[in-house]
Amino acid sequence: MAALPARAVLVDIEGTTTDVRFVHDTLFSVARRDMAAYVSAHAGSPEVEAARRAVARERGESEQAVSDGELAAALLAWIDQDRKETTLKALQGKIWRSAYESGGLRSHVYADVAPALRRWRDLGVTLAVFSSGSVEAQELLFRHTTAGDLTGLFTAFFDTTTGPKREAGAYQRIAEALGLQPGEVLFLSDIVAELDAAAAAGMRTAQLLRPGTARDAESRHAVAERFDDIAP
Ligand SMILES: CSCCC(=O)C(=O)COP(=O)(O)O
Ligand SMILES: [Mg+2]
Repeated sequence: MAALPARAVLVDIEGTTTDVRFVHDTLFSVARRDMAAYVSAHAGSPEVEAARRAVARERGESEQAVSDGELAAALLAWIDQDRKETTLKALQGKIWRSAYESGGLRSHVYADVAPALRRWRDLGVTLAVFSSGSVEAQELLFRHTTAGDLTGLFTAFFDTTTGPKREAGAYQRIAEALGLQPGEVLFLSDIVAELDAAAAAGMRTAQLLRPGTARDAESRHAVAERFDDIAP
């Protein structure tokens, strides 16, 4: 870890703050269950039409050729492939809102996360999130955790509208948005390719080895099993 303390910690969600199984088994299941109904009830909305354009573009067809049923089926296939497509992520956020707000859904956050975030915040460290999930989905997840509302701990939320997580440019833009040099930001993620991109932008990095994440012998990033093992 570098000698000077980091001024900001940027956290990934799936596999870092939150169990991968919660995202795949619970959140993605809700999205699968409700996608077709959402698409037909909100056809014409900016989010549904953006997804229709993305599906049509991929198929080399016009948007008019993609019916609501075909759109929903294509989006379900993207969920199964774990595609981090921005328009799919925006729709998932919309679908999850009602599951959280009227379906009683509560999100998983590892027990070490909230105490560490509070400790770092009290030391003056800026906290931010960078996930493939939309900003709406991120805020919902941290508002409705089993440990209570954690949204107030974070200064900023970033999604793939800032750039793909495996490209250095996204991390440069995030540092700029935080008003910091990349070297003043510590990025925490379970995915080595994301950490490589952050390091290429000049950020400090550490890989979370949560249950189910294997250590990569090729990786040169610092590793930690829990947030308690990290000193920003
Ligand atoms: C923001 S909650 C949903 C997470 C999600 O949809 C996802 O794809 C997880 O991506 P991450 O970048 O957090 O690994
Ligand atoms: Mg992750």
